[in-house]
Amino acid sequence: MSAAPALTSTANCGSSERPRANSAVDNLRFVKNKTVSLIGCPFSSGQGRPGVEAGPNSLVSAGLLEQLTQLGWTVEFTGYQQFESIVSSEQLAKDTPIGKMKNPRTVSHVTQAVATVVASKAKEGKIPLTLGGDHSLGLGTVLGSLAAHPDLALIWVDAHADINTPQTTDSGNLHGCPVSFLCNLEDTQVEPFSTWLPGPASKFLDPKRLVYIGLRDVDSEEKTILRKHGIKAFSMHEVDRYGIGAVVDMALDYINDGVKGKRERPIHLSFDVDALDPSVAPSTGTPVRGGLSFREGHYICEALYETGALVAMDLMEVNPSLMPADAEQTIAVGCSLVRSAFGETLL
Ligand SMILES: NC(=[NH2+])NCCC[C@H](N)C(=O)O
Ligand SMILES: [Mn+2]
Ligand SMILES: [Mn+2]
Repeated sequence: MSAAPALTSTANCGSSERPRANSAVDNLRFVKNKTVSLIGCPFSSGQGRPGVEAGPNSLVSAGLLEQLTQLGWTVEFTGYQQFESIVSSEQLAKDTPIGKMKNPRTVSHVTQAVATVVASKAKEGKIPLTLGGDHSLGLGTVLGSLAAHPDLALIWVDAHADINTPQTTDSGNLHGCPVSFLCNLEDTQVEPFSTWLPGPASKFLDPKRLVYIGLRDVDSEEKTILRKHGIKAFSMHEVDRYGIGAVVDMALDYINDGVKGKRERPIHLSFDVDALDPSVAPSTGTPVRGGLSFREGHYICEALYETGALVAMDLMEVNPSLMPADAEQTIAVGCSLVRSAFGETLL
């Protein structure tokens, strides 16, 4: 099937005809010299389905670096070797569960390494763009951002809340748990993570600085945690009710002390591609129907860019080996979400 010509600029990741970049790029308040540091994490040990480790390479091969360059960014990319060396197959075989947690030592090592890289790039005034890999990596990316921007807010766009604790997780997959560790919730001070995670009260994420968008598959104990900590969440129900424009406005007001129109706090965007409806992004490990439309997903990215306060982005859970006939579509959507967050506009 060949795509209609009118669709190619969004459907074809490698197209050279790009809409122009938003001039708001010059307003990015926390970023120096329009430099993005691309961090590719070919990592899959936070969940059970092989293939998600190929996500970063698929996005890079589809031309993501060139696309960011065309938007006026200086792109820094040093390759994947820094994380590959950490995960050897012998090591993985020895990484027996601790309690319910699967591959705990591997996830702990890799997230710690990711946190270090993200922190150093962010402190240099660059925007770290982390490509996953599974969403357990979000523990590392957000802690890294917090090291550089202590008053950071986190916008977690996902079908899932990923806030299980080592006690509440059913699957034992750590990609369902990063947010509980990030917020230093009950039962997360466990080995091996406790050997390196920041001590109480220092540089964990305040649950009041967290907003979810797109939720629709939240485990019952996760619902209890969200309620107990008063965490702000816009599920698909709220997206349906208010529309994505109002939801993003409310999310941005909320993280800016509830002040309407205030857009000052630095923002880390962690985007799980499964937030999108499976008809839009089918190649992912835990698809859930009833998700964000193509435009709703892109709108979030465009609106966050417009704040001038975006300091980091993650794009996670692209798994090209699932629904392989549709992998190209998922990869193309991943690239275009990133472009929207880095200033691509429709006009
Ligand atoms: N990053 C993801 N895709 N997470 C899916 C998590 C699913 C489920 N809540 C679990 O804890 O296992
Ligand atoms: Mn998810
Ligand atoms: Mn997720």
